[in-house]
Amino acid sequence: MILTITLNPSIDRRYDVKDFEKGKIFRTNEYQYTAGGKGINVTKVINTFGDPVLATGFLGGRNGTYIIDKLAKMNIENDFIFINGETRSCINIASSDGSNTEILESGPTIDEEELNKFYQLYDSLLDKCNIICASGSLPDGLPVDIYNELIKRANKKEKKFILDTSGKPLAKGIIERPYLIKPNKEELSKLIGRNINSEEDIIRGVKGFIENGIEVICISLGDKGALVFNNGYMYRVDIPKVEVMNTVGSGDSMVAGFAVSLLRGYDLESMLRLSSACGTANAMELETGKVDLDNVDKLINMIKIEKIKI
Ligand SMILES: Nc1ncnc2c1ncn2[C@@H]1O[C@H](COP(=O)(O)OP(=O)(O)O)[C@@H](O)[C@H]1O
Ligand SMILES: O=P(O)(O)OC[C@H]1O[C@](O)(COP(=O)(O)O)[C@@H](O)[C@@H]1O
Repeated sequence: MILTITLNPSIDRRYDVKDFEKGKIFRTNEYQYTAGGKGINVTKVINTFGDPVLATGFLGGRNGTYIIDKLAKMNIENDFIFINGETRSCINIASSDGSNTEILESGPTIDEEELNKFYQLYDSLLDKCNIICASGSLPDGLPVDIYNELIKRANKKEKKFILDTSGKPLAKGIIERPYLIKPNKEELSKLIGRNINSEEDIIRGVKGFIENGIEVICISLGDKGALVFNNGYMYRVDIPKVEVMNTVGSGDSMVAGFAVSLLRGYDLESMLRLSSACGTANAMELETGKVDLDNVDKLINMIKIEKIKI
């Protein structure tokens, strides 16, 4: 079983707007609301593969109930802490030029009692799950090193932990050595406090994390694929060109591919094929956090991987 953690879920509201420009009024009847936030997107993609998944985190208010209803409709098992605050919404304006403009609410405030309840729940869920996957930003009220604490507890029980977050929560989290991290280029740049302009910059940037003992480090590069570091090698993952509909959720879909691969015990190269295919398959869909399994199958065979000793 895979446990996904979404501490700051959201209703993702996508508006399809022709020729979007700032400062103008647009009317559209093409929009979609989905249960989202990074970890919930991961959950939906894992569920599409039919692999066992359980979603946890914090939900509250009418938005929280909306998300629970959506998960129930997809038959997704979940166990969230219900909070006094209201779960956030995130807006994605998808324009006809292929761009995505995102407005991400910061989310509700979690109080100490709610946090303690979550820790208790987490400890009990850990016993049921082999792979733990935590994604996204933190709502107010949570300690900035919460991922650090969650990884420590998972490592004690020898569970593999995937961490996909950014900024301080990522910087703190990696101290406890999650099994796998997946920052994109901007997130890596922020983490190391340096600009990244070349592959060499990326190799130099991840060196410290490799030495620290993080098993798999995936730097995702959007339409340029990914660079992945494991066991003394760098894997350059090249992806095919596709017709892009909406890239929001591609990182989450990639993470879902990693989680499924770890659960199934795939070797590294198969894992990189599946996870990259998931990211690209998501970009081919209008809906955020959705992959078509036929597309994934086709893409898996089109991905090229180069293995380089570092
Ligand atoms: N425009 C795109 N075309 C094809 N595949 C994409 C595109 N954008 C993302 N992907 C796929 O999704 C993966 C993750 O995307 P990326 O944008 O790097 O992550 P994030 O959403 O976390 O910023 C990429 O490595 C790639 O496989
Ligand atoms: O938790 P955060 O970092 O605020 O991000 C939330 C947003 O990230 C997304 O999950 C998309 O993330 P990716 O495009 O990186 O996969 C949206 O669905 C969501 O609204």
